[in-house]
Amino acid sequence: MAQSVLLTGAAGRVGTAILGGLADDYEWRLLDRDPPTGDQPGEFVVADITDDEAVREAMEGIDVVIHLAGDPRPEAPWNSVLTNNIDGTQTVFEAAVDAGVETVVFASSNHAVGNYETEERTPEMYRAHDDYLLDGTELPRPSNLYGVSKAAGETLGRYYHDEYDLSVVCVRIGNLTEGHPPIDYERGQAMWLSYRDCAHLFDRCIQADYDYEIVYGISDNDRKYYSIERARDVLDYDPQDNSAHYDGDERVLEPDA
Ligand SMILES: NC(=O)C1=CN([C@@H]2O[C@H](COP(=O)(O)OP(=O)(O)OC[C@H]3O[C@@H](n4cnc5c(N)ncnc54)[C@H](O)[C@@H]3O)[C@@H](O)[C@H]2O)C=CC1
Ligand SMILES: O=C1O[C@H](COP(=O)(O)O)[C@@H](O)[C@H](O)[C@H]1O
Repeated sequence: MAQSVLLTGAAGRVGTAILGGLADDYEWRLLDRDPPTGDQPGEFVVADITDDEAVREAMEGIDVVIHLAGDPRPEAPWNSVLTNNIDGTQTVFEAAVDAGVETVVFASSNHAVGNYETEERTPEMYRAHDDYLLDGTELPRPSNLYGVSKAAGETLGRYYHDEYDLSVVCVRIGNLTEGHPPIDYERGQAMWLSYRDCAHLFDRCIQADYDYEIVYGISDNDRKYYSIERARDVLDYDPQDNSAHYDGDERVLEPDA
């Protein structure tokens, strides 16, 4: 029988990319505070992740949680990230443990480590010839309060793994953009995550065995300053896309070129 997966923040961009690739592969329960706009591949729960009772109900019978819901804005104010990203994430982890969920996949962000991009290192570190690489073992260095909230989510995951043996992977997602890498934006090209690589990466997060992991969620970009080796080793992540294969919005090289 297919695994049952609860996807929070299902109505957003990352949720759309995941469901675009994996709609038929799992028993989905989708949760978002915004109601669905079209047909959905499973039951849709309209709820806020800070609503403890609703989250506990949504967790019943679930094997894996992909937790995306939250305020994704790098400029989000403290009151919003405190409520949606920190309190909401704690509610999700606590309910997952109490419901006997095996695995939680947490959507972290490049902004949890954004302040490694110092004036001295940039823009060179965004370029293919530069060998500066973050690999997920470094401490957080958030670039804004949103990044602080993502570092807090990673730490909540560490706690719920160590204390309750929950399998947890935190995916520091780069820049998810549909169809082609960001244009005229070197940083975004270095951390591009294509929609199909996004679906494949989260599929591997559902399937793989691990204890507690932090991985980077980007495509196999020539320019990368985030290592994807841990995601390859632990999750068997095998991305197909590379921002260097594009000229603006046009693909100029095939995936295996
Ligand atoms: N899109 C990207 O490139 C990146 C996204 N992320 C993270 O991935 C996750 C998803 O991001 P996107 O899909 O881009 O954002 P989005 O704004 O498109 O989707 C987020 C969804 O979560 C829902 N939501 C927000 N707060 C909620 C709450 N309190 N209760 C229930 N639902 C709530 C919203 O209604 C929305 O549908 C976020 O946690 C974000 O921080 C991290 C790095 C990069
Ligand atoms: O965490 C996130 O990161 C991406 C990329 O950051 P940016 O500063 O280069 O735009 C951002 O687009 C997304 O909204 C955010 O959730």
